[in-house]
Amino acid sequence: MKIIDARVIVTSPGRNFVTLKLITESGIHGIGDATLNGREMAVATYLEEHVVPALIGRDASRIEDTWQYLYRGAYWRRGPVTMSAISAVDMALWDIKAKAAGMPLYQLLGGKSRERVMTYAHCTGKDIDSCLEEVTRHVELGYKAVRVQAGVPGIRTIYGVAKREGERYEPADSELPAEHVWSTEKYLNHVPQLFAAVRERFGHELHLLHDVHHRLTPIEAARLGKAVEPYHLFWLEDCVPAENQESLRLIREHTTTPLAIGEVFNSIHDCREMIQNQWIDYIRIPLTHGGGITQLRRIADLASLYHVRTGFHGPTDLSPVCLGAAIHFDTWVPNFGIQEYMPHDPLTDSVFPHDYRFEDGHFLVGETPGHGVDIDEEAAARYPFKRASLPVNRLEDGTLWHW
Ligand SMILES: O=C(O)C(=O)C[C@H](O)[C@H](O)CO
Ligand SMILES: [Mg+2]
Repeated sequence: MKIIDARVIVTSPGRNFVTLKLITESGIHGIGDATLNGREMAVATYLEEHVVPALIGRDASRIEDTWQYLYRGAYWRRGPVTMSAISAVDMALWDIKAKAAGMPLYQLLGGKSRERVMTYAHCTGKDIDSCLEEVTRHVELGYKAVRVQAGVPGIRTIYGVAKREGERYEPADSELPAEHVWSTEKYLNHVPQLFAAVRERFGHELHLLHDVHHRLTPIEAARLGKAVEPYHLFWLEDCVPAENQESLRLIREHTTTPLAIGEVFNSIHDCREMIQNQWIDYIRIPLTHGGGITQLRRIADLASLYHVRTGFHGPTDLSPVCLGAAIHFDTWVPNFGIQEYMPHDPLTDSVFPHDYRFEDGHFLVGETPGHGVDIDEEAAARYPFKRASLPVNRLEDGTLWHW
């Protein structure tokens, strides 16, 4: 089944997305998400200039060979731009193969390991009280797991919290990077109080998660992990930047708080050491940045040997195509942990019709052949790209820090 056409669709319904559509001679098409927040046009250009021309005429059924062709054949391997492009091709090819087989993608992967997929919501607030209100709201919506992020006294703008109450949170909120100021000390002194308040109000059933967003040193992360042990979090995420995978060992040696990491990784080599040494508990590399289904299956299989579970990244800056394919993967993967869920803007959903359903804190996978998501190209054309950048972070003394 030859690929006869390929389109890179850049659209901005609510925010920027990059989608790859592959069309085969049989008329079956498949789509993949190639969105890299703040670097969308880098991926779109990589696809248009260096990938799509080489795909035309290739056999769409040869998913593994195409993956190797784009990975090994690129010479310049890995990195978020290259791997987002490969991921989109891979997602589209699996979509095509499942459609050609007349089955939903989870069947092609090996069938259901569970009836539904547990998700976690984002509960954020400018202070602890408004955060507790958000937790109440999401518990009423049926969530069994919530990520809790609150403003910190003395820090003007912080990751995860919308600038204005009730607004949707979007980190890429300006054409050029906004500059935020960060204080580790103020943050470390405040977070344990947040979780004490949540446990006090909601008891110990509810799964609680927290995203440190790469900002601590290993020993600071160890301090935080120990400080929140009484509140037994489901996970503490991205405690440290992880180019040095051994940082996780130091944290692990000090705390029983489960550790999650990986949303900025794009290769099995970014996490092999930390998985094999059991320094982490959840791996978060999403299908869109980690090489698609083909590489994430390898990562999940490696993780399963070391008691590590999946916890896919699922922000609004990964498209419904990624979320749809992820729900199929989550339905199949034996070492499933949890699926992040930030509901997309209704405008986004209007461009990406899908068959997955949210119910009582869980996703239910659809039965449509393929990954169950499509793109309405006519609607997509109505939303032109608008450059948007992620912020940068500085310490109070001006040192450029991790955002
Ligand atoms: O959803 C999360 O856990 C994030 O850390 C969100 C990221 O800041 C976001 O995807 C960056 O574009
Ligand atoms: Mg995160």
